[in-house]
Amino acid sequence: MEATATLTTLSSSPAGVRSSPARTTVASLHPRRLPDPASHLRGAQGPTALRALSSPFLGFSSRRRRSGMVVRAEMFGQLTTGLESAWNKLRGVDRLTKENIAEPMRDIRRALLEADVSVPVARSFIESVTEKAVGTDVIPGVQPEQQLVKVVNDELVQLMGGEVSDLVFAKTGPTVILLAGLQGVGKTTVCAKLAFYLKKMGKSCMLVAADVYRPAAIDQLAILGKKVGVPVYSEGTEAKPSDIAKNGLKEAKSKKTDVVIVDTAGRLQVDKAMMNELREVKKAVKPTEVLLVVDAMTGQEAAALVGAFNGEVGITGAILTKLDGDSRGGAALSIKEVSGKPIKFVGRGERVEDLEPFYPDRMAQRILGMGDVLSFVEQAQQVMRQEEAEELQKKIMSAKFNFNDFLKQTKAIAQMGSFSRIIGMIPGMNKVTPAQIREAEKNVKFMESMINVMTADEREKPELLAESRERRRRVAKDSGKTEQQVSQLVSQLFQMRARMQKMMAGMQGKDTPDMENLMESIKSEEQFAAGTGQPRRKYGNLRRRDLDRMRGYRR
Ligand SMILES: Nc1nc2c(ncn2[C@@H]2O[C@H](COP(=O)(O)OP(=O)(O)OP(=O)(O)O)[C@@H](O)[C@H]2O)c(=O)[nH]1
Repeated sequence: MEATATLTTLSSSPAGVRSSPARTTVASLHPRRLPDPASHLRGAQGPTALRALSSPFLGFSSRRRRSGMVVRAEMFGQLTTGLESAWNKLRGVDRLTKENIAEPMRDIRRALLEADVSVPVARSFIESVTEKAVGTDVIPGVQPEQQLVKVVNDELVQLMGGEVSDLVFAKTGPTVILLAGLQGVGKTTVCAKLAFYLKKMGKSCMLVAADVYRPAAIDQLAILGKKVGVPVYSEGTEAKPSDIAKNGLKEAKSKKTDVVIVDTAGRLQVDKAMMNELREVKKAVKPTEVLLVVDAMTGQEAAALVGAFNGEVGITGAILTKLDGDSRGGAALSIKEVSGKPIKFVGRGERVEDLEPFYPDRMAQRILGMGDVLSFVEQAQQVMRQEEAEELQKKIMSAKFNFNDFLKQTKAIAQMGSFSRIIGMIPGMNKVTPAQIREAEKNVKFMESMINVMTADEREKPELLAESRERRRRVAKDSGKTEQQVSQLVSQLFQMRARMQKMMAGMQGKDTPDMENLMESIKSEEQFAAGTGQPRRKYGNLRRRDLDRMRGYRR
């Protein structure tokens, strides 16, 4: 058996009971095999889900043996191998620290440089991965090396531009795509590939042969045009490229063609004449897209070239060809970072159908070859968020809600507006508006400053503050707030506890809670705590009623 990971199964375990570890393969971590996160809210599998995810080290090497599960892009083979050695160095650590990731980071840096990524790009990549990895919260059930895989993946996606960069089409008249590039990079082939791609999208196309220096290029375009079934406009080798382009566009307009693709001359190197000619063609047809075709085999040079062309003529993006070759991937990784321009398409072969939009996320996954680990970490993050929310809800209900929870919750509000989700989980209380969430977010800093100066004991047991004026005074002094504001914060916490308990009692049929009033008072307390309004009542000290409740004299 290929068992490489141990995972405590939960599906058959009663909530809260850990079943005996069952050996399973990494395949078990496929999202479909993970507990449905929403089931926590329905109380099905409950908080055991995360424990279920607590697997020891997942043997990354196993993926190689499992056929069909991981598609490794050969082009990135070396880079992938270099990264693997980084993960392997983290075996057995409990969390990612600056110290323990130093060595793996060196491996990643080396792997990037070997893939022909430029030194500055590799350096800034390492810096941001280090920063994010060290600051990452430990997710129960997820191994530190898996978390690092996720961080590296996310940073790779960002490095390559984040989002897919779609072709832009003209609002009226034909869309003009001007293609430029050095000789032999695959520009003429790209003309046909693009036409084929656009035809599949239902757009009519015309190719314009403006490469007048190489007669064979015109013939090649004519043949390719015929192959993909699109007309090719040409005036031979005597006319000026800018005139050919202008006339071609006129013809396309008269035929109501959707897209005109202009093939321009390639040179052996960037020269003044080439740039001038491109500028002229650009001026003549005002293209919607100016795409520079670059060869992936040229690595970081391709990235520098995109930058240079952009500086000289202004381009909208790049098309990276020959990704099927044995290039090392440096171009794909560096173009956006070096030039600021996105890769819009990649060519993966000589056939007209071998062109596809560039998806940074898919490319990153190809590089890492770890789609399974990534979706596992994402699922675990999701489960953790759900569990935290559920845990917090329980605390509120059981009147154990303390300042630590309060702080955690207010921070969560700032991050994701989860207050609405918690409230939303309670029947009849799903009316939190985005404006209320924004208001709550504004309060975070204000409350945090007071909670931050409380002692660990005070945070755990808000009663200490409720009973001691001295403590409240100290918190006020240390946080730069008034004693009254501290009292109000303490009072607010107890009011919240009491209301939740009352509501729970109501839900159990002892009383009928007034949901509207509850929402109103929570809202006004939030405003009040932000120091934006007048206090509703005068508090020299906490109210008797709150103290009684806290001590259990009142319900
Ligand atoms: N393997 C592979 N070969 C490609 C790809 N794109 C183009 N080629 C090949 O690269 C060679 C050059 O392609 P062309 O389209 O003629 O290049 P060009 O940039 O138009 O060249 P010039 O007209 O000389 O400027 C041809 O043999 C193509 O078949 C690709 O994505 N993968």
